[in-house]
Amino acid sequence: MAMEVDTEVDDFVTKSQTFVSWLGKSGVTISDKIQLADLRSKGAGRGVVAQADIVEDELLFTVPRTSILSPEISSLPNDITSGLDDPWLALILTMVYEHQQGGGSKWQPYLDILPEEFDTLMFWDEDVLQFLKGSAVLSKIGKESADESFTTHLLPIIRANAIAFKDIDVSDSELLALCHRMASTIMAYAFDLPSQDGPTSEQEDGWEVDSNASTAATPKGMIPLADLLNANADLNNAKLYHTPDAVEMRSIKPIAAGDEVLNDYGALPRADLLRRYGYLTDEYAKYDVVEVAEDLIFLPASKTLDLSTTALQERLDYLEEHDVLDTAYDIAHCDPKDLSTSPFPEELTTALNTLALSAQDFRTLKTKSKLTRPDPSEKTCELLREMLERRGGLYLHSMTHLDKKEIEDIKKKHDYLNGPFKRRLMAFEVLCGEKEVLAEAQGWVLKRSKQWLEAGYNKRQAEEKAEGERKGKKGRK
Ligand SMILES: C[S@@+](CC[C@H](N)C(=O)[O-])C[C@H]1O[C@@H](n2cnc3c(N)ncnc32)[C@H](O)[C@@H]1O
Repeated sequence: MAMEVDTEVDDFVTKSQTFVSWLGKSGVTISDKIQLADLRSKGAGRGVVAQADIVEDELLFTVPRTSILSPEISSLPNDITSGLDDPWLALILTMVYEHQQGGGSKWQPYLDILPEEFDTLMFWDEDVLQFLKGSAVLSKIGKESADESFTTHLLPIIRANAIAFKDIDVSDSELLALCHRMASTIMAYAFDLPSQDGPTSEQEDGWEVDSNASTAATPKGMIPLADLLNANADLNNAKLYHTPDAVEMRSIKPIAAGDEVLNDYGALPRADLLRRYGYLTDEYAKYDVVEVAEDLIFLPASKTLDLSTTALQERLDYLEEHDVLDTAYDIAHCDPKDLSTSPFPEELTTALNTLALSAQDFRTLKTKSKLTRPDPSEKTCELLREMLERRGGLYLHSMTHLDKKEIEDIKKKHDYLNGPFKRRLMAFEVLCGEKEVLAEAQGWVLKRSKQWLEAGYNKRQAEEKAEGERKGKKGRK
């Protein structure tokens, strides 16, 4: 596998070439139909590109298990990591250790191509983060808790094992910064590793890592080359499979020569993509959501409905018993003209429908131990409308949003990929996406409310007609 070089040789290219020859020496076998590519011109760093047409289920490369950078394979003595039962912390410590070994680390050419700087939210200054005001992602960055966790669990181990960590001669804050760098690398690059117990009987040939099965306790490792695949929403065309001794990257659909080989990072809203990976593409816009916290929902709804605190609590307890309550709910994209696809999760509409019931109807529901249907009632539509209004008010710039063309023009004008406004523009896109979700949900509620009004009108008309006919019959007698 040669590195595709179409620019003058620079440090980036030299490191890529050294990495590719290291892969060969490390037992990584690579199809000659793919190549590591320099994708800096499109703001995507390194990536893997097809050099020839690839059919479905073709083996693209194999990485032996011994080349995976993990606490298990690293030469970091086991007794140093044994006290850490969190796989993330164990891998961060292992990465710091291997980084400290310099040329003595068997992964040095690999470590050399990993990023030192990130566009992930963890590294944004407070004043730039403010451009995301209103998005729930701001509460998920977790810088303080990471600082505390590294300071409590990792720094003492590194200090206590000075020889193993090559007498690391830096201040605590520099060491903390190194831990953050490794943590962010892991967040964007690491894979879940299957347990060494092997695949279950019906999965003999190798098993795929099910990202949905990932938990905080799942062992993690850095898989050279596999982690150089970029991703673009559902355009993924390759997938990683584990066998007892190696991992294999295989195509999952035909890939034409010249196309990028893409992995799957998940159906992430752009706010989360920015938080974990530090980049955006339009293809992820369809996954954007607006998260609404419970405190914007139930208490304000009870006020609109004139429910007493006791009545509200009784209904929330009932909903809790039936597993309907959550601390926050995601509103998703919808077609405001099509009422068959609701932007609201069923749990939310069920909960609001329950709050909106009369005391008598709630008692009946409770006696039957049932839940209401998730289709929002007329009253619930009003509650949803008010909730959306409150949620929209949390954003930086009220509810207005720009259309796609205006965003494209701003991106062009400000050199989106390299300019100083890159992060602000990304924040801007995230907020525009979330506001679009809100605007669609508002349109949907409006249409549903109109439908209720029409249904009420038609019902009244029918009742009046029936009444008229009844009176007419009486008069004729
Ligand atoms: C697993 S790494 C992929 C390899 C990476 N491009 C590199 O040069 O090291 C994930 C990172 O690649 C970048 N990336 C992945 N997919 C991308 C895309 N479609 N567009 C731009 N950047 C992308 C992001 O910086 C992300 O954090």
